[in-house]
Amino acid sequence: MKKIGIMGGTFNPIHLGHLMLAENAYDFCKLDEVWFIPSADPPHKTGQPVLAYHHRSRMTELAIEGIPYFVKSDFEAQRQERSYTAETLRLLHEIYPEVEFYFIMGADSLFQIETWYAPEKVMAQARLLVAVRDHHSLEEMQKQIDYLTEKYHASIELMCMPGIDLSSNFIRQRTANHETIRFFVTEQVRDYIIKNGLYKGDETLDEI
Ligand SMILES: Nc1ncnc2c1ncn2[C@@H]1O[C@H](COP(=O)(O)OP(=O)(O)OP(=O)(O)O)[C@@H](O)[C@H]1O
Ligand SMILES: O=C(O)c1ccc[n+]([C@@H]2O[C@H](COP(=O)([O-])O)[C@@H](O)[C@H]2O)c1
Repeated sequence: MKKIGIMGGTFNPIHLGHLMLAENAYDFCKLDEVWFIPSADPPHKTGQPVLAYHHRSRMTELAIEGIPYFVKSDFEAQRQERSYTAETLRLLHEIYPEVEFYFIMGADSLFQIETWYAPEKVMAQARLLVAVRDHHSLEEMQKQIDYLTEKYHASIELMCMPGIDLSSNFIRQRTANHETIRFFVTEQVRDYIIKNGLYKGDETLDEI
């Protein structure tokens, strides 16, 4: 059975934290591929203006260029409605019945997952691969994993990797303040942000 990792995110923009997380998951679970699926209409960013999808999608493509097992997918952009993960996974299973899916996430998502649409369906349809993030301790994370495993019969693995204190918000703030973002995003993504004048407050935004 093929093992595919799903790296979902708003990717506004994609940064090295996302790439290290995906690479770690690929190696940790011996995945065949990792599919990067930018959220077309991110469920939890309601009310926040998010950079237009085509920019986020293109930066994702640029960030993973040349890595044969990383694939960018516009799967969620092909639907009109909000990008709910339970629905994405249902459709993926329908199209790829022979594939085992692993949903990759940081600790913040692990603690929020019960606020997602149909979390029981998310956890029934994919194994979760989780990395440390922010202030969450390993003990706290293990407790949450045990709780979700028991409640939803979920399969959740805590990956061993260093915490990477990076966020898209940090990149956006630095760009707006004319501070360097070199080495926080790939050179191609940095060039794209500069050439397109992104994150200066006047670019096209998708009102979510
Ligand atoms: N530095 C990081 N370490 C571990 N996981 C991360 C990191 N950055 C993002 N992730 C995970 O990647 C997924 C997508 O994140 P997202 O695209 O929202 O990035 P973000 O940096 O959290 O964005 P923002 O700062 O705009 O909230 C989430 O599951 C998130 O937990
Ligand atoms: O399905 C949901 O209700 C849901 C709510 C919040 C986040 N998600 C998914 O989790 C992934 C990370 O989301 P975010 O908001 O941290 O960029 C991305 O694939 C989202 O579609 C999904």
